[in-house]
Amino acid sequence: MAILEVDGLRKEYGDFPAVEGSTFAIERGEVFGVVGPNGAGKTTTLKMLAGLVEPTAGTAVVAGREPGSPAMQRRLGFLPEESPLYEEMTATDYLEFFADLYDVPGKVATDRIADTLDRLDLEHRDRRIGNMSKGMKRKVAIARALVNDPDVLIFDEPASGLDPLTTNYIIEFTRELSEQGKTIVFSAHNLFHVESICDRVAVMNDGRIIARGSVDKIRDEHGGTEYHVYATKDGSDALEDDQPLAVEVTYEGTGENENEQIRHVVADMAAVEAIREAVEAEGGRVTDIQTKTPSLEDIFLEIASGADPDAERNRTRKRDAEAEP
Ligand SMILES: Nc1ncnc2c1ncn2[C@@H]1O[C@H](COP(=O)(O)OP(=O)(O)OP(=O)(O)O)[C@@H](O)[C@H]1O
Repeated sequence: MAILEVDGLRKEYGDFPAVEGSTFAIERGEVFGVVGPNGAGKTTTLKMLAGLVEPTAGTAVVAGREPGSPAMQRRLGFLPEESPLYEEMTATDYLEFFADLYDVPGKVATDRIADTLDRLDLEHRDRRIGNMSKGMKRKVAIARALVNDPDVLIFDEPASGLDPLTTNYIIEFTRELSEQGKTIVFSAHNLFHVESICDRVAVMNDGRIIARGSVDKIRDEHGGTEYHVYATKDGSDALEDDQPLAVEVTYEGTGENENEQIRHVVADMAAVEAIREAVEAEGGRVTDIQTKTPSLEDIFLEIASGADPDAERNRTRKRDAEAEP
């Protein structure tokens, strides 16, 4: 059953629509990524889920409760994009202060905070927060989001602006939280991280969700895996109705050693085989076959730029359909 349900969620600032009617559901234990360029509406969406921004229209239900209600707040951990911390306090004092606000009993709070900071590998816990590095401060902010042991975590850009080592640490830590059964919604610019830990993603652009689902599903819908077949002859005539996505002449080597190669870009292994047979029937040979799987980043750039990456493939599929009796 979904632990988080969003239906037609919309936010207007004046007459500017920052989020234009988002609908999605997140299952318990899922890691759900919200990705998109600057200004896409990610933070506004997450803040509506956390009850910090009132929607103009639509509904959100988190852990069976309305965002912002005290019962929901007890089950939620929110990490804002920029988290002002109390600079004069030490990390431990600061986290104990927040645990107290959530009525976490003293001994439970002390053990939980120590355990979280151990797992986050935070050193110098008694250093004044104002004197901590950016990465250390981010770890303290993450520990604050966990102080009430919530089931649902909403992390806005958890690793933004951190060095690669700290970023990896935080991404791994997020994965561990998910393995412990927490439901995690997080936004990110770095699509590699999203791809590496998310079960599903919503891709946002200009306030709208423009793609949604598992990274594999989005990949299938927006291009899928391509096979690049390099051969000494053009075998594309063999495909007839199932045309290749592209046929190009390429060259390898230089001068007298330069070889002309025909690169056939096709969508499935059956087409690879058909090309191979056609090339060999012409007395040529296949010299290389490469598999190209687009990354979430490639797909995102195509969707967000408004290009229609499906155009070629749709044409091929349409031809297939027309060819059927
Ligand atoms: N309080 C506000 N008043 C007016 N406009 C706002 C407000 N908050 C956000 N916006 C606008 O709404 C749009 C979406 O902003 P939002 O912060 O949700 O985007 P984002 O995807 O999180 O961007 P970023 O990746 O840069 O953090 C932007 O055009 C932003 O300027």
